[in-house]
Amino acid sequence: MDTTNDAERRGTLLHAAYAAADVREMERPLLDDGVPLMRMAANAVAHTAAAMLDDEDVDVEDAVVTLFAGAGDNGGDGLFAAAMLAEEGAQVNAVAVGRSLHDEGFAALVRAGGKILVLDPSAEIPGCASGFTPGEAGERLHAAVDVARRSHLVIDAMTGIGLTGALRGIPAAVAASLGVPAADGRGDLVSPLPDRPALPDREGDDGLPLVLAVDTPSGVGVDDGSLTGAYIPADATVMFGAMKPCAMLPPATFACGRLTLVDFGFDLDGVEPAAEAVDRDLAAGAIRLPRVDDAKYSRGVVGLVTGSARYPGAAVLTTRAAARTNVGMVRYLGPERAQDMVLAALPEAVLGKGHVQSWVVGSGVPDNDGDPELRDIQRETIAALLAHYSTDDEGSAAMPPVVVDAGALDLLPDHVPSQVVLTPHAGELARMLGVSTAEVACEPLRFAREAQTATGATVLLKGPATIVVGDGGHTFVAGAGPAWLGTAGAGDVLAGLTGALLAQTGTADPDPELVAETVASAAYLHGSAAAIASESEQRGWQEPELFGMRGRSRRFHTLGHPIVASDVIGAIPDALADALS
Ligand SMILES: NC(=O)C1=CN([C@@H]2O[C@H](COP(=O)(O)OP(=O)(O)OC[C@H]3O[C@@H](n4cnc5c(N)ncnc54)[C@H](O)[C@@H]3O)[C@@H](O)[C@H]2O)[C@@H](O)CC1
Repeated sequence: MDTTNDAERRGTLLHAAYAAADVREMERPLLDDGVPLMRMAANAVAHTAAAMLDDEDVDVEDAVVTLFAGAGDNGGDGLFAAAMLAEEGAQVNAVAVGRSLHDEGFAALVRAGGKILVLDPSAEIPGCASGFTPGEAGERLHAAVDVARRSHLVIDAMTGIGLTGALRGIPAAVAASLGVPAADGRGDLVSPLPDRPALPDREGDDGLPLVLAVDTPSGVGVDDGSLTGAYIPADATVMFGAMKPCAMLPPATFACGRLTLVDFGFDLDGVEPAAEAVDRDLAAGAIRLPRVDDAKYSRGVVGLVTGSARYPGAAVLTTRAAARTNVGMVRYLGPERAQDMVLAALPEAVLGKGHVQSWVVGSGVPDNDGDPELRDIQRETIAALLAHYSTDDEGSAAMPPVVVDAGALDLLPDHVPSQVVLTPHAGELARMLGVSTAEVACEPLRFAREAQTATGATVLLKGPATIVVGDGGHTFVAGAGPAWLGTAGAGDVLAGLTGALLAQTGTADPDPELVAETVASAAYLHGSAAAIASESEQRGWQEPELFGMRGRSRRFHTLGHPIVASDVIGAIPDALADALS
């Protein structure tokens, strides 16, 4: 990414996430120059820990802190940070989960008066017991978890970007006891996340301790945001150098808690991010400003084949949402009852076929429900339209963008160009790929990418933070919406809004990257409209704070109130205005 000035650098740091391997590459020249990165990292962790204790009205000198330290540099960061807290008077218990500890960090903590408990019988840590029986190892594990639960703060420095696969061995056992067990140990729960309300403060006791994660929460999929193994959910994470994908991608982003990013001064120029978060600027770029000589046709026309006799409301929601999203006209095709309802709710709608710059199909249209013989007029219309998008069809590249939602997903030709946009939720994506909804919930990026690769379409996977994967795997996250947005019809609104933004790009055979950006912008504006409608400051994804910079506090104060999908439509113009302001 280009970062020619400070504002651009800041924008990139706050909205781009980089693969662990790229982070290591960016660290190298600084380490070669002797920049004390570990001390800088530890300093930020200690400061954040003190601030968290302060929030709980606990003075550092009265605090009991438990550190879980792995054998790698992540453990080193934690040991130095814990030493700083011990020097300030905190009572620090360090739990070594590996066979060794970072030498200098260990020495610093011992000097500062920290106590060390070893869990691995084969550990070789100077001055610490080892060679104990498996029975005693189990007792030590229980004791460590017990001490942690009774601490004011737990610092999780078991693994950072050096984690390979899911946690194994002692770190896995610690995470399973203290945090959340592996996916296969969670029974038939679909979500890998703890059952906590999306509230500003830690209200209510969910049995989890207050946790500060060092660089990444231990056990999260650093590069793909997955949560398949045991992990420790954090209330706050201090991340070093640059955001890793787990900070941005669901579900791992929700295991990070509040994010603080420490700018090490990496040279970000020319390094491709693994994922980008949509911000106002990107969203503003997807909104076509009216020209003095504009007329309804030049501003974009959206055609919708949505709603059905069974779900006529979806026709109303999609058409109204599209009409509110800065287009010149919406055309509606559907059964008579739905037509009547659309006209009653939106007299501006035009019924029947005609030229369009984008299509929206499938919202509120029944799927085949396991019956391939099902006959439905909407499905037949959609199937005939989608047949033109098959890459076997010579004209497919010149077809206008189409949003394929809900009941139309099973009508998709085998392979399509990237201006075909699929908008499944986790359950629909699971059905498309023949996996379970729980699997998609634990590894949404993996399955969104699989769907993109398999079909060629741009894939928008709906969720509290929405993932968009475009041609070539280009990945965006949009998380402007509060949890109040999970309400019937919200997906219909998103489909209409997305179709309308795509109509504004205006060209057949559009640049695949532009399609992905536009679609991600639609998800952002949808969330932003919901935030406005619900008057909530809670977000599906919130940018990190930069360590040492005075910024707007990440804490949200206004919880807001419930909304219905129609409220979101009402707020779309304000969301557009907000992006453009
Ligand atoms: N490179 C640097 O100089 C800097 C690195 N920093 C820290 O160093 C971390 C990376 O350090 P490392 O490369 O040593 O790696 P980590 O410390 O993240 O992880 C390595 C440790 O995790 C264990 N481990 C790996 N996979 C596991 C699994 N599946 N189950 C259980 N244990 C597992 C390994 O046995 C090893 O003990 C960063 O995340 C960051 O915290 C910071 O100090 C800043 C500077």
